[in-house]
Amino acid sequence: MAGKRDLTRLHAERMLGPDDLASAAQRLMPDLDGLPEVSQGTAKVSRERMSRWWEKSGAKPDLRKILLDSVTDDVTAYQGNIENAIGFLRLPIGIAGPLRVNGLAAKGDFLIPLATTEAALVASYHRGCRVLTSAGGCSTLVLYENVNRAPAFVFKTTSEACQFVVWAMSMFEEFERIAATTTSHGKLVDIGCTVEGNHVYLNFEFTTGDASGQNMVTLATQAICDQIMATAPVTPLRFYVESNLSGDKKASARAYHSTRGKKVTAEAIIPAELVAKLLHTTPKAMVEYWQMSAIGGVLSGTIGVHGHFANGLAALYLATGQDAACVAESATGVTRFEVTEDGNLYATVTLPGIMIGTVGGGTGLPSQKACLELMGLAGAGKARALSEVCAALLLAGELSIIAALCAGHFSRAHRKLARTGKS
Ligand SMILES: CC(C)(COP(=O)([O-])OP(=O)([O-])OC[C@H]1O[C@@H](n2cnc3c(N)ncnc32)[C@H](O)[C@@H]1OP(=O)([O-])[O-])[C@@H](O)C(=O)NCCC(=O)NCCSC(=O)C[C@@](C)(O)CC(=O)[O-]
Ligand SMILES: NC(=O)C1=CN([C@@H]2O[C@H](COP(=O)(O)OP(=O)(O)OC[C@H]3O[C@@H](n4cnc5c(N)ncnc54)[C@H](OP(=O)(O)O)[C@@H]3O)[C@@H](O)[C@H]2O)C=CC1
Repeated sequence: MAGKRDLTRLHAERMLGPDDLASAAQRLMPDLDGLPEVSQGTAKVSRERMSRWWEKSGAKPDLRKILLDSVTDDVTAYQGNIENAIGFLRLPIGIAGPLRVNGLAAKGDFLIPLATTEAALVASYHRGCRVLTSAGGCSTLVLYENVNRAPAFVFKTTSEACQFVVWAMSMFEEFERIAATTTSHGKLVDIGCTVEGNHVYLNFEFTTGDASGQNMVTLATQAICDQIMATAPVTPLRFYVESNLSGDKKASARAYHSTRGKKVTAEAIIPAELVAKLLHTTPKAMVEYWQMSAIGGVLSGTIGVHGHFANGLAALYLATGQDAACVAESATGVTRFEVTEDGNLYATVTLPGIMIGTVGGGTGLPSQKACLELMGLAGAGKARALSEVCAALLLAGELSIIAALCAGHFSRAHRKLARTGKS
C-alpha cells in the first residue's frame, strides 16, 4: 500500500507530468523581464500615475479599459486606502430587506446592500429579512465594545518583567493622557497584562467612537510604547507594538471569549405559520437541524456554533467599506433556535466581537459611502446602529440557511440560482 509520502509524490507527478518534475522549480519562477517595474512606490493615487503604469506594462488595452478607464470616480478619493494603485474591481451589489430592526441603536426598516459573487446568498438573506420583518422585526443590542492592541516587551529576567508590570499597571492615567494626544475619538479604557517568562504582553483596550478603530489603536499604542521606552524604571530590551495577542484578523479562542469590536446580539420569535409559509418547514424541524448542526460544529472544532456568519459579514463588509480581512475574527459566535411553549420559533445570534464602523477606513469611499447612505447609516453616530443591523442580518441568514437545509432545499437553490444562464 502506498504511504502518505508516495501519494503526495504521485499527486505531484500527476499535476506536473513526470518529465516536468526536474524543471518545475525553474518553471515556477516568473519571467521578471516581461514585468513592468512598479516604480510608483507611492500611496499617491492619481489617474495620471495609474495610466503611467498601464502604458509601461504592455498589458492588453482591454484590461486597462475594464480595470481603469471604465471607472469614472474621482480617483484621488482613494488616496489613503491603497498603494501602487492601477485600477478598480467591480463587484455586484444585491439588496436584502427591508429588515425591521427594533434595536437599542437601530430602529426602523433597513435596506441592506450585499456585495458578493456567490449565487443564492442575497436570495437567502433577503428571505430571512422577509421572515423577520413579517414577524414584526428582531430585537438587537450592542452588549459591549472595545478594540485592543497588545504590545509586547522583552526583559532580561522574569523578575524585571514583574517589576515592569507593577509599574505599568500604576500608569493608567498617564497612558490614557498619551493616547488622547493621538486621537480625539479614541479613548483608552483598560489595561491588562500577561507575563510569560521574561516577556510581558500588555493589552490596551480602547473605545473608538464610530470608527472600527484598528488604525486608531495602533497609533495610540505606539505613542504609549514610545513613552514607556523613555520612562519605564526597568527599560525593556526591546518591544513590538503588536505581539499577535490582540487577535487582530485571526480566528481565535480569544476572539470568541472576549470582545474585539462590538459584542452584539439579535433575537426574534417567528410564528409557526410564517415558518411554514416563507421557510417551508416547522419550528420543530428547524430546532432538530440546529441541534444536529451544533454537534457537527463541535465535532469539527469550529469556534462557536453557527451556520454562515462569514457570508453576511463578508458581503456587508465589502459593500460598506469595512476591512474584509476582519471577517476572520468577527465570524465567531453562537446561533440558537428553540421551540417556544406555544410552538413558535425562538431564534437568536450573539457575536462576541464584530469589527465595524461608519467612519474611517474604507467607509468614506464613493460606492461604500453610498451603500452606507442607502442604509441611512453613514457617518458619525451610526456605528452601534450598523452593528445591530449587522447582527439582525446574520440572524436572517441563519434562519434562511437552516430552513433550506432542514427542508432539503439547499442544493436545489444553489443549482437553480448558480447555474441558470451559464453554459
Ligand atoms: C434560495 C432560497 C431563498 C429560495 O427560497 P424559497 O423559499 O424556495 O423561495 P420562495 O420562492 O418560496 O420565496 C420565499 C422568499 O424568499 C426570497 N427569495 C426567494 N428566491 C429569491 C431570489 N431568487 N432572489 C431574491 N429573493 C428570493 C423572497 O423573499 C421570497 O419571498 P417573496 O419576496 O417572493 O414574497 C432558499 O432556498 C435559500 O435560502 N437557500 C439557502 C441558500 C443559502 O443560504 N446559501 C448560503 C450560501 S452556502 C455557503 O456559503 C456554504 C455553507 C454556508 O453552506 C457552508 C456550510 O454550511 O457548512
Ligand atoms: N494600522 C493597523 O494596525 C491596522 C489598520 N487597519 C486599517 O485601519 C483602518 C480602520 O482603522 P480606523 O482607526 O477605524 O480608521 P482611520 O485610521 O481612518 O481612523 C478613523 C479616523 O476618523 C476620525 N473620526 C472622525 N469622526 C469620528 C467619529 N465620530 N468616531 C471615530 N473616529 C472619527 C478619527 O479622528 P481622531 O482619531 O482624530 O479622533 C480618525 O482620524 C482600515 O482601513 C483597516 O484596513 C486594519 C488593521 C490593522
